[in-house]
Amino acid sequence: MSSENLPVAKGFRLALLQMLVSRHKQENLAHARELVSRAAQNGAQLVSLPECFNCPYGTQYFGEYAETVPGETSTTIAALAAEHRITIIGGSIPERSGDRLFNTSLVFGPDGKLCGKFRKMHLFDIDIPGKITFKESETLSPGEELTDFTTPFCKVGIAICYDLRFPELTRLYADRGCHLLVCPGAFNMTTGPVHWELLQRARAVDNQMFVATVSPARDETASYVAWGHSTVSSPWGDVVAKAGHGEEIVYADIDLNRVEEVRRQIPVRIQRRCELYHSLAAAKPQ
Ligand SMILES: NC(=O)CCC(=O)C(=O)O
Repeated sequence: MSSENLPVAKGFRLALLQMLVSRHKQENLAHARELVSRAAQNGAQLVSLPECFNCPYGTQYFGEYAETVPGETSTTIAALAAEHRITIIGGSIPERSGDRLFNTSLVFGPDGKLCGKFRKMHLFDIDIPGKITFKESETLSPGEELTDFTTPFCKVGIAICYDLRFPELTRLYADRGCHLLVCPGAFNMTTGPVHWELLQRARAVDNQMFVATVSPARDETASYVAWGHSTVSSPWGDVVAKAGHGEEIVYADIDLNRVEEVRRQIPVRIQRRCELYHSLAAAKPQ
């Protein structure tokens, strides 16, 4: 059965738009419009675009493509959310605020109003000699705030790409009552094959929540080649939907009963020994 014809289970339908991003902002916005409309027609109630969906991913592009909020991209996404009466997580865009740039995800509810704004908290600065060197902090500033929002289905937390490597962030969202983490992200051809799925399944099983990652489609001609493979992992830690590396919409019918079921069966959340961890952390090593 094609993933577009899945029956809708109890819960809601999530769509991850693994979109091919070009160098032309107008083309990207038009393409985002097409994909969102297709996902909405196929019954998606929560839709997410990938990291940097209006510009290629690369520090050389962020300044040129950056926009204020509200701006052209946010207005486009807000109108789409209202037109289809769905919630849209606008992947991320380079955001200009005063003299600083951020990697920012904007969320719009079915009324077209902004209901969340998350600025990437952990900037992607890595150096793997002969493979990949990337320094987001050359152009971007880090965000300082958590962003969760409430839908008629569940509370949803947002992280962006490299943020997934920091278990503390997802734990904070789980402790605030989120049952789903959505993480627009563009891993690469070096880290993607081993770390992309492993990290999201780890965050899902650690916190017994759904985790969804949304990548741009792979473009071998781009200066930064994205891994693709947008994925949904369940609170049990298994993969319930996964894309290849080309352009694709991934659909998942999220059954929220699964969160409570897994938490009841393996009650680690109430078995944590936080006081002990704090006193052990504070104690001097012998
Ligand atoms: N856009 C990013 O933050 C990329 C993160 C990444 O590839 C990783 O390995 O981490």
